[in-house]
Amino acid sequence: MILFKNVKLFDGHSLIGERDVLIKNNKIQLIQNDIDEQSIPMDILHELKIINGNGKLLAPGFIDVHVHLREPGFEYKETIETGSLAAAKGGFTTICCMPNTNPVIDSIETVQSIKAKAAINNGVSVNCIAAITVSERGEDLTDFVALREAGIIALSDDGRGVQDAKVMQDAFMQAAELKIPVIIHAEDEPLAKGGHMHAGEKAEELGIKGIPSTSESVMVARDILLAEAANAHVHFAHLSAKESVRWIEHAKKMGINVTCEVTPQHLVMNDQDILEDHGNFKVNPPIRAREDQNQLISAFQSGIIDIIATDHAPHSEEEKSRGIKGSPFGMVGLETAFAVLYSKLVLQHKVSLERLLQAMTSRPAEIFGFKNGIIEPNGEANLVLVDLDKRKLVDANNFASKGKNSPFIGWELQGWPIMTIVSGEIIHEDKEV
Ligand SMILES: NC(=O)N[C@@H](CC(=O)O)C(=O)O
Ligand SMILES: [Zn+2]
Repeated sequence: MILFKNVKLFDGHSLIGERDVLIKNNKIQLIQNDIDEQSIPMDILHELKIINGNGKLLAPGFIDVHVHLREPGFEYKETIETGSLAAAKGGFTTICCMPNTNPVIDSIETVQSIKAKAAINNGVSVNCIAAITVSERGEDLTDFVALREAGIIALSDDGRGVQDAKVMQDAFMQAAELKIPVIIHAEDEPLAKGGHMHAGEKAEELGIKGIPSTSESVMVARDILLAEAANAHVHFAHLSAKESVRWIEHAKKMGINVTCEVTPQHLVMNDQDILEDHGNFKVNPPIRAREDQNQLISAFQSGIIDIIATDHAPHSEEEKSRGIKGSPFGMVGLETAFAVLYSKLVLQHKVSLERLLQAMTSRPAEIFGFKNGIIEPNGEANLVLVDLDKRKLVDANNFASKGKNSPFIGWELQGWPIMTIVSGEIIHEDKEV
């Protein structure tokens, strides 16, 4: 039993002011202006843990629909266990793992084995996203019916784009019938081929081959049209280019069933922030130009971009030490997501705190059909407590993740998750407070 006193409460939709919140038997029991400890029956009072909020923020546990847990196959980069620890540290209580593992998550056996492993960890809910095509080869569709039975929440060939429009059309048609969202990693391979960073001034300066924005935007346009024709729900992963945003805005106005996500790194950086030729700055899609960044921020604030997803993509230090040309694409993000966005967007008055929190809680829940993402009486107690005043330098040595490949190392950030609760149990607590 936990009693939060005087927390600034965000209920999933809005900031509703200072409240007391009582957690009992996995559930949110009471939300009131003032809950008197004296009102709690004597026989259970000894089990009560009182947490003085002191104006700290209490929100629904964050939800991340784009996480690379690397298991099975790449356990040297991350495991389900270390990824779940990193999630809890970042305030996430629900995560979804991408299928670009080895073997690829394209069978019910792999889904079941991931779920079984996740169940013995810290309590963070791990959901599977299964591949659209067998082994993510872009050719034959996986067994959507069986995978849905096994409990997947979406389909995606993330890590690669599905190149063949006919394959994509067939996938949208089946997914629409089964009501499974399809997450698109929008990348035209011939257009992106051989590139390592955004095709712009910075790439020229460093003498590195660029990846043009069209490699993303043409696939966004194609898949809007294919999803419209099939009446499917298409969700675009990690948007990076201003042109993609324009097409999504248009599609939404037309009433097409489109949603999308953006990562912290694409919102707070542009290619001028790539300070050195280091693998930690390499990600796919790449960090683009300042105009792209500005467009992503305004589309995020207005809701054209629906949600935040971290695209947590751990790699080993050895792999990332080979410079921008020689390293694999990907950045870690679970442990820094909130602090990065709060410091660089909310405190700089570019995005409201409410909008940021909605995009990490109720909105992803709505889009992917999770029951959580809100705080309400009798609801499951999946929560995060955030200290909005806490300042800390990002130090990868302190990450729970095996991946230390963060572009934010050394940044001084404000607003850190300090306690994460799943079903009424504290699964992470910042001992420094
Ligand atoms: N984003 C990345 O740069 N890398 C991801 C793949 C992906 O999300 O597309 C990875 O698996 O490493
Ligand atoms: Zn991707």
